[in-house]
Amino acid sequence: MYRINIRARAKINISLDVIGKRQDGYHEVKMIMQTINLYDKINMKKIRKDEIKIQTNLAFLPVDDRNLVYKVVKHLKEKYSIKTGVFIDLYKVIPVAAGLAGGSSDAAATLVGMNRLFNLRMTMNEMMEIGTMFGADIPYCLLRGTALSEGIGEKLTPLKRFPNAYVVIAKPNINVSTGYVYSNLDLNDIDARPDTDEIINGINKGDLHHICLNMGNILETVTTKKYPIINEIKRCMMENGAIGSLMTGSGPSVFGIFDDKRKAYNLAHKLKVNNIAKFVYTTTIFNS
Ligand SMILES: C[C@@](CO)(OP(=O)(O)O)[C@H](O)COP(=O)(O)OP(=O)(O)OC[C@H]1O[C@@H](n2ccc(N)nc2=O)[C@H](O)[C@@H]1O
Ligand SMILES: Nc1ncnc2c1ncn2[C@@H]1O[C@H](COP(=O)(O)OP(=O)(O)O)[C@@H](O)[C@H]1O
Repeated sequence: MYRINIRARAKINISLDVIGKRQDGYHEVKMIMQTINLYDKINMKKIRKDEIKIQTNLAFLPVDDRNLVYKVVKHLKEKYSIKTGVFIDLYKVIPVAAGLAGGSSDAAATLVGMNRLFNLRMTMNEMMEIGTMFGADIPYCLLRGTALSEGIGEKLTPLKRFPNAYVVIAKPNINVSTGYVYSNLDLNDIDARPDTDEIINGINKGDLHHICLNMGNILETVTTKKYPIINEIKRCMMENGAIGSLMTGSGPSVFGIFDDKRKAYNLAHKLKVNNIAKFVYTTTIFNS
């Protein structure tokens, strides 16, 4: 039986700025996105019975129409009148609701997988359009690499490749939903914004220090007030050799950028043994 294996990679936000609020409640953003080598594994195959069957290693993750993978398969089965069933084994490594776009990346990988499995001949743009219906970050998860993301996340401009670096991801033991963070953002209460243009200059020059100096995420104004642990992790990262450290997306995960492998692993070990973060993972930048 023909099987498709896909890696659904996580992203980090090198910067996140909010320009304004739209009438439908969504926010206009300006963000620099970067894919990292932390990934879920998706294995797909056709099955005879006409059903959508998802199996996952995370007991608490729904496998019905609340799962983005299910939603994408259902949509495509209807759109292309596919009468064959689909079985998906979803092996989650990316922590859920962590600001790492795990669900969005699974959805993007499912679009790519269904395209191959059923030879649907969808173009990248078509897949991005469908992706936007299910989540603002899905178009970027299809594109991958280094990109400027605008609109609500669907306007993408690919950037030059990000300099190689080690990335430590640390998720504290708290849960914050994306909707909560955006709805509690007060655009009149922002005193520092990331310098997106300077970050792009840094990327163009391949200058990791210049990039890190200008990083920023204005959603931290919402989360750090409620959860001081986020700043604690950032401080720990910087005191242990990170060139820069920031909360990714709506959080609560924090990442640290390192140019030294030993420092990255030592810091990760420190976060683990001192029980500062629940999930700690050391990885690298992914350039497509
Ligand atoms: C914050 C970011 C940064 O990359 O990522 P995460 O923290 O989710 O990884 C994104 O903007 C999140 O994108 P994504 O998680 O796909 O958002 P969606 O599922 O479409 O929306 C969840 C909720 O967030 C709010 N939302 C999302 C995107 C946006 N540009 N403005 C918003 O106000 C809306 O209230 C929406 O109901
Ligand atoms: N395949 C999936 N993997 C993870 N979460 C999913 C998935 N499908 C739906 N979800 C739901 O989406 C929400 C956000 O998930 P996720 O993409 O991991 O986080 P974030 O938006 O912070 O990057 C969670 O509440 C989760 O229940």
